Amino acid sequence: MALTVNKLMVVGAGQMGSGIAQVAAEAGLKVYLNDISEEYVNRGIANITKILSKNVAKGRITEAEKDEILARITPSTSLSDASSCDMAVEAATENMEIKTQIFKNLDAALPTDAILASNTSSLPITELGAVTNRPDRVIGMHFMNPVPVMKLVEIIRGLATSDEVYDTVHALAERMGKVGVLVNDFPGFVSNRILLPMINEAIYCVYEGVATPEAIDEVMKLGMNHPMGPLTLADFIGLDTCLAIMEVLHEGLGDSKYRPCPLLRKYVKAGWLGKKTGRGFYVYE
Ligand SMILES: CC(=O)CC(=O)SCCNC(=O)CCNC(=O)[C@H](O)C(C)(C)COP(=O)(O)OP(=O)(O)OC[C@H]1O[C@@H](n2cnc3c(N)ncnc32)[C@H](O)[C@@H]1OP(=O)(O)O
Ligand SMILES: NC(=O)C1=CN([C@@H]2O[C@H](COP(=O)(O)OP(=O)(O)OC[C@H]3O[C@@H](n4cnc5c(N)ncnc54)[C@H](OP(=O)(O)O)[C@@H]3O)[C@@H](O)[C@H]2O)C=CC1
Repeated sequence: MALTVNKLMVVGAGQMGSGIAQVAAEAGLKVYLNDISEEYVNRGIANITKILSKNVAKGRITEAEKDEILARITPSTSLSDASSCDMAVEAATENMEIKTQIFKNLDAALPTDAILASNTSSLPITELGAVTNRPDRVIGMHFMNPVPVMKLVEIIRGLATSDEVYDTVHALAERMGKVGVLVNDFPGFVSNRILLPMINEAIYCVYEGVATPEAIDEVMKLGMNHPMGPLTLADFIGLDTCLAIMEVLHEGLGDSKYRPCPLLRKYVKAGWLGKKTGRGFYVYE
């Protein structure tokens, strides 16, 4: 049976965390948006405000509704704020050490029956569950970018995830206007097991001089009707996140077909992380 979630903590106020906080607040939940520093939380809230203001300008919501949504979001820089929450969704950097530490801290802070979800793109939910004292209440809730626009939430059951937790997260996704799709806990799940090798192959095409980034993107947009070419999409996701996902696929599935392209590694080492740093395969103003 599904439980009702009223108060949610979102950990990580980057592009995904701020999107998740927005759709949760739009669905009527009270939300703590948490990050390491106040500056990052404020940046996340500024992004949400910008998108809501656009929705006001488009006549989709009123100024008063915008204010009500924003009033449901409370900034947080302390995980102890989770003590009053029914659930937390972790959306911090795609790194197992960082996520493991957050899961341990959230496990200590949340009420014992609260649900602990991760928005990870690829990392093992079962392993995250195992560092807590509540593996039955740990689950993957994988939103797509940009969160307010994309319909899918991939729901990943760990080995120990209970039916009650799955039902609750599925119902919560629906309440947020999304469609939940159940998948099992394998590296990259379904979405990124299929998407990221395509992006990596597009990067190999640049690396091997098959064509320019612009030409590769045009081929996939005009030839396959993709809304964004794979290199524009890689820049949009973040090249650090793309590399982290390829590493998980490579190590987790043990097949050389998942080896990350050396050019992807080089860009990440250079700090060219895509749109978020102003430079990736393209330059952003
Ligand atoms: C890595 C992972 O783990 C998993 C992932 O998420 S992989 C990434 C999955 N996402 C994708 O594949 C996205 C592919 N791209 C697209 O679907 C589209 O290009 C797009 C939706 C991002 C933009 O659409 P577009 O038609 O090219 O541009 P545009 O007309 O400006 O935007 C369409 C709508 O999206 C909204 N939008 C665009 N970017 C947005 C953002 N970052 N945040 C919120 N809303 C956004 C716009 O405001 C616009 O809304 P309205 O229709 O209500 O006016
Ligand atoms: N980008 C995408 O398209 C998608 C990403 N995801 C997943 O969502 C997660 C977040 O990705 P995304 O939002 O793109 O990344 P961003 O880099 O935009 O945001 C990550 C945020 O987490 C913060 N953070 C790092 N460590 C901690 C911590 N210990 N406590 C609290 N916050 C922390 C970062 O702060 P700082 O800047 O200081 O490091 C940053 O603000 C990743 O797991 C990613 O794989 C899932 C779907 C799509």
